[in-house]
Amino acid sequence: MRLLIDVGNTALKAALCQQGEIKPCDVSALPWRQINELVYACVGKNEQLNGLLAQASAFQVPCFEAKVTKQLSSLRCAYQQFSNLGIDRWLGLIAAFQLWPQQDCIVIDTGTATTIDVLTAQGQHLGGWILPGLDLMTRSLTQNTQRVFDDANTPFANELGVNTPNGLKNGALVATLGAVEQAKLHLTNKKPQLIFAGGYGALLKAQFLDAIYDPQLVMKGLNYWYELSKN
Ligand SMILES: CC(C)(COP(=O)(O)O)[C@@H](O)C(=O)NCCC(=O)O
Ligand SMILES: [K+]
Repeated sequence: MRLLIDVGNTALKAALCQQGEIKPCDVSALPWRQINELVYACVGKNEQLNGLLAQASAFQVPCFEAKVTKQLSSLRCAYQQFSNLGIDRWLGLIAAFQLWPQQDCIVIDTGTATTIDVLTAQGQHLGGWILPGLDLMTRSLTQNTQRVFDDANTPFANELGVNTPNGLKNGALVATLGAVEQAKLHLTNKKPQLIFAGGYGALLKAQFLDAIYDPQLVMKGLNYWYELSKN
């Protein structure tokens, strides 16, 4: 059994992979005796991760950290300084490349930040953007203005705002949707596969026809990274 760990800036996510099946798991009750290896990706410092790595060594479980490379199989990174690309973005690209081969894809991962990455059918990462996540956008305004306030019960909607919480939340949503539309302009194919992941992935996916929401996208990418890198 393989333990997969994805450490973002907000949350540590864990999953167990067995016969190719990836299932989210709770790190407080891990079946260490059945775990053969621990594969992890880390964009932020995380004490919890250090604890897990210590437990892994106590159980003699080998640990492997995913890193961005210039190329992996025929997937090529857009960044000259490829090590500066967020590993979660690279893993999302690896998953898209493996799951939607020979297709133009746009990968949108909505976590602390929202990242948007454009991938051609030939496996060339064209680059992308980093936006504040939806909560970061709304919090940055409520915390830095006198009169803009939020309301936890107000949903994000793709509509004009007719009160302050509407204007705030819908503004964050449409700004993010607009960035996805802009990303499409960088592909000749006008119907790329849109793939959403992360905290607000389902909400964003619902705004587009034929889009995919895969909450395990980064975990799948982490697993593919290990499979492709170990050979
Ligand atoms: C943009 C990110 C913080 C997103 O991470 P997350 O929202 O998952 O915490 C992460 O991809 C990152 O640290 N990127 C490094 C800069 C770059 O990708 O160019
Ligand atoms: K993330």
